[in-house]
Amino acid sequence: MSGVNANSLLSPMPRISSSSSSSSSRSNGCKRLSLFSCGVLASSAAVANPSRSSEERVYEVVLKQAALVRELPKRDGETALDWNKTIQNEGISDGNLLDEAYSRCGEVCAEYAKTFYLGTQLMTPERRRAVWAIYVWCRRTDELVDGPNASHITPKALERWEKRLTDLFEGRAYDMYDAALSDTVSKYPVDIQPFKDMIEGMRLDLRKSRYENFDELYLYCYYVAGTVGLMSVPVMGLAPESKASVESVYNAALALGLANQLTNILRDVGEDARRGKVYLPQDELAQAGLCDDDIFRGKVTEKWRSFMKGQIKRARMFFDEAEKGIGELNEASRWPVWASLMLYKQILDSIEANDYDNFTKRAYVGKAKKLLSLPIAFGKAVVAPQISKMW
Ligand SMILES: CC(C)=CCC/C(C)=C/CC/C(C)=C/CC/C(C)=C/[C@@H]1[C@@H](COP(=O)(O)OP(=O)(O)O)[C@]1(C)CC/C=C(\C)CC/C=C(\C)CCC=C(C)C
Repeated sequence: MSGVNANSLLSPMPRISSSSSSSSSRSNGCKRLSLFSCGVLASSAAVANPSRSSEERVYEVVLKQAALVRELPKRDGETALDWNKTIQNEGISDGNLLDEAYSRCGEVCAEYAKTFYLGTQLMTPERRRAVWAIYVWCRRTDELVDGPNASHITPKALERWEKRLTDLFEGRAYDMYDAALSDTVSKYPVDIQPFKDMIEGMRLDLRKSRYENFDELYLYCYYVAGTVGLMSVPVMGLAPESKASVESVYNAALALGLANQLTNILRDVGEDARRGKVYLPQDELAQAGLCDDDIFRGKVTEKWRSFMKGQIKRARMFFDEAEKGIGELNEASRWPVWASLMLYKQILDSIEANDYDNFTKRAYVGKAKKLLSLPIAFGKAVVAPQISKMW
C-alpha cells in the first residue's frame, strides 16, 4: 500500500460502530511449560521471587483464555475452536464499510509485514482479515512507544489508548482500523486481557530499562509478544481432528511469542544499548562475568560468546515448545505460523554466523533463505504435518 506510515496508522479516522458479543470451546487437561531450567540459569526465577513467578502469573492468563473458550457451547459437528462455519453463516452486518475497514488493515499488513501477509493468503478470507485487524492494532500499539512520535508518549496517552480498546470491545470504534477489530472480537472468542497486557508491556517499556533476572524479562516478553499468540489462536482456530487440550495450544502460542521476542532482543543488543536499554537479564550477565559496560563497549569476547550461546539455547527451546502446537491449529492457519517461526528462528542462526557480534552487525535472514522457507513452511503445514512433528 502506498502512504501507510506510522503517523497515518495512528491518526484518527471517521468513527463507526459495530456490535459486540463473544463465542466457543474445547477439552481440558494441561501441560505446563517451564523453560526456566534449561541449563542457562544457575538461579531459578521462582527463587528470586518466591511468592509467584512471572511464569505462574502468565500461566493463569493462559488458563483463563482456555477456560473462556471451553465455556462456550459446542455445536453439532463443530469442534470448539472451529468457527469458520459460524462466521460464514452469520455474515457481517455492516457489509461495505466493514469490508473497507478490513481491506485497509490488509494494506497495512502488506506494507509492514510482507512475508506474514503472504502467509495469510492461505487462510480463509474471514480468518485472514481478522488476523490483519489484530496485527494492525498490535502494530499501532507498538508504534506508540517505538514509532516516530514515541518520545511524546506519556502514561496518559497509553491510558487513552486503553480506554479506546475497552470501547472497541464494547462495539464503539473510533476509526476504521478499530472497527475491523471490533468486528473481529465480536465474532471470535478473543478476550480483552491479552490486549490490555500488551499495553501494560508498553507502559513497562516506558519506565524500565533494565531487567534484574529472567523472571522480569519473561513478564515483559509475555506482555509485548506472548500476548500476540494468545490473541491469534482464537482466530486461527484448532484443527477439527486435534486431540490436544486448549491449554497446550495456548501454551505453544505463548511460547512462539516469547521465542520471537527473545530473538528480537538478542538481535538488537547493540541498537538497544545505543538507546540506553539493556533487556538481557542482569543476574545472568553477572554470572557470565559481564556487565552493562561490556555491552556499551560492544566487544565480542569469549565471555560474550559463551553468554550468547546460553541465551540462544533458551530462545530455541521456546521455539521447540511452539512447534509442538502448530500441528493442532486449523490446517489453513498453519502456514503463516510455520513461516513466521522459521524466519525468526533463522535470525538466531544468523547471530551465530556473525560470530555473536550483535553489537555492530544486524542479524538478518537473506531474501533467498526467506523465499526457501515459504515452501518448506507450506510443506510442514499442509503437505506433511505429521512428518514435521518428527523433524
Ligand atoms: C500467523 C501469525 C504470525 C500471526 C500473528 C500476527 C500478529 C497479530 C502480529 C503482531 C505483531 C506485532 C506488530 C506486535 C507488536 C509488538 C511487537 C513489535 C512484537 C514483536 C514482533 C516482531 O515484530 P516486528 O515486525 O517489529 O519485527 P522486526 O523487528 O521488524 O523483525 C514480535 C517479536 C512478536 C510477535 C509475536 C508473534 C508473531 C507471535 C505469533 C504467535 C502466534 C501466531 C501463535 C501461533 C500458535 C501456535 C500454536 C504456535
